[in-house]
Amino acid sequence: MVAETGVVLLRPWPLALAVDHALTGAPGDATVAGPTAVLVAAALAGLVLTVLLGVLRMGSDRLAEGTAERVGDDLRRSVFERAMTRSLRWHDTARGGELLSRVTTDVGRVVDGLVALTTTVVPELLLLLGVLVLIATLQLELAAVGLGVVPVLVWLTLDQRRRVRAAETASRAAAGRLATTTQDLVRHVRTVQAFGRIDLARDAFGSVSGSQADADVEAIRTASRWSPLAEGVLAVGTAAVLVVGGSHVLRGDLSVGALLVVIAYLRDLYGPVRSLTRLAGLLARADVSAHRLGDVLSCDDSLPEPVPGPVAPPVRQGISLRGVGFAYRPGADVLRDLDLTVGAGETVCLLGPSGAGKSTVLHLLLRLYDVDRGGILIDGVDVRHCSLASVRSRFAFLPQDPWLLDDTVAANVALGRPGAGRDEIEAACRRARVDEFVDTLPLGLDSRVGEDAVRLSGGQGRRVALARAVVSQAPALLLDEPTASLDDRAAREVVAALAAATRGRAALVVTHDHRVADVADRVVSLRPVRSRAPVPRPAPSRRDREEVAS
Ligand SMILES: Nc1ncnc2c1ncn2[C@@H]1O[C@H](COP(=O)(O)OP(=O)(O)OP(=O)(O)O)[C@@H](O)[C@H]1O
Repeated sequence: MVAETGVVLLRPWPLALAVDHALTGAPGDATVAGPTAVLVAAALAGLVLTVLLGVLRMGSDRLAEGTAERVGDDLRRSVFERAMTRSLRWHDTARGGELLSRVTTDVGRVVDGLVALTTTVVPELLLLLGVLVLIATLQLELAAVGLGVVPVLVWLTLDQRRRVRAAETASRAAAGRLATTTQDLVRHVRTVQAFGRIDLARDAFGSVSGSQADADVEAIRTASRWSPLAEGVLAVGTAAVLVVGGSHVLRGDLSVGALLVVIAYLRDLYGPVRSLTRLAGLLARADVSAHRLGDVLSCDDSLPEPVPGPVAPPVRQGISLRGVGFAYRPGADVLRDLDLTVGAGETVCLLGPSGAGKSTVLHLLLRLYDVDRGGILIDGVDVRHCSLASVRSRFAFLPQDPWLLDDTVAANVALGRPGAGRDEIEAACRRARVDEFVDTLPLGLDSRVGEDAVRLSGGQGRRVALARAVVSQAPALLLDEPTASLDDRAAREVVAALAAATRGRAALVVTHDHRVADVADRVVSLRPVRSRAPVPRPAPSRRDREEVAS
């Protein structure tokens, strides 16, 4: 870019040479070779400089844009990784579409800003400096006249930047809402169609799309206001130089060639000023986006863990909750003074009405959230004193809504244990009764399940997720409604599979299904914190029962 700027500064000189020494100079004036040779030399020099400039621009553009794209890639990865490790309390308040819009559009805008900064701002500033020095050496008075307009332009630019920032902030927020709504509607297209509420979806989408368009139009309007004003100011500067410079030429104290060079330099000078001020809008946009990315990157609200973190015990005695209190929102306790123990090798079934906090207990055991009061212990050691990864590695988890990758059945099962062999996957599939339907799939275990497991029934998806928990060698199992959405026969089979899957492990099974309770060693009922009504008695079971007030 420095070389490029040098060539731009040299460019007007062949013209000055031709005008002063071949066209307007006195015959024989300082030229040894004659006017024609000077003209040819000037033309050739102009040609060489132009070609050189083209090559240098190509190189610098490639380098800058390639680098900016790599920076964009790094930035995207960092934002994504940070979002993946941020606390669930943050995710509970954040919106998926908003994050998507930050990872895609905002990173793109920062990349655009970086490209503009490196390919335009830096060379243009260099050029500006070079031109200023050269004009001042040629004719100080002309330089002063030409530069008189620059302070006005600087003031206009700063004012413009402030306005563009405000408009862009509103536009990016609208884009986040649009992404969130689109993602939500597309994800639930089945429900929209089933209820015949395309009109509702259209209205919801139309409203956020319209707000986005309004915010964008306002941002464009704000950005475009600057252009005519700035052009007018620049034209005044050029006209003033022409008049003052022309009078110097008429008086004979400036050559025509020198005046042409000054005017060419002024054009070169105004070019950067013009593009710098135009870029103010683009840079303001990039700045707004950089702040939005900073929101995700800078805040450190991850769960605290000791560094280096001691490894969690191997669940030889069991896991327990001691006097646990927890609320998702301050003042709205979900669990209060909860005591619960699952011994090693014991299967405990957690029953309770909807909303009592059963899934929350599992989330706390996995340390997806930290308890507000009390503690969670593995073999008597508080999980907060162990590394997060080691705590989670002690558990295999089957969530209520198991997440299946858009990959093969085998790959989904293998997610339970990196490096699981084919025979182990097949064995886990047999124990979770996946083998009963997998043969009906076109490629058996190697069939893809589709996005959101659309090619599997709800029950089949749950069995694949159960096989994933089975293949894991974690000493403790946490199962959230393992028989939900299964028909009677499939549910009985899964219950049978559960008995095999939980053998020898500490297992906590959340369920409403009393058949699951039958395979448990102990059944615990959880009462909702605010419920004063008696808890409906669970169906009789051969196992011991206890009731805990959460
Ligand atoms: N992420 C969250 N943010 C705020 N409140 C939440 C969140 N998750 C759950 N809750 C609330 O916490 C309470 C307990 O929820 P939880 O899912 O643990 O109940 P549950 O006993 O598992 O219910 P179900 O049997 O219906 O699955 C509910 O009142 C629920 O509204």
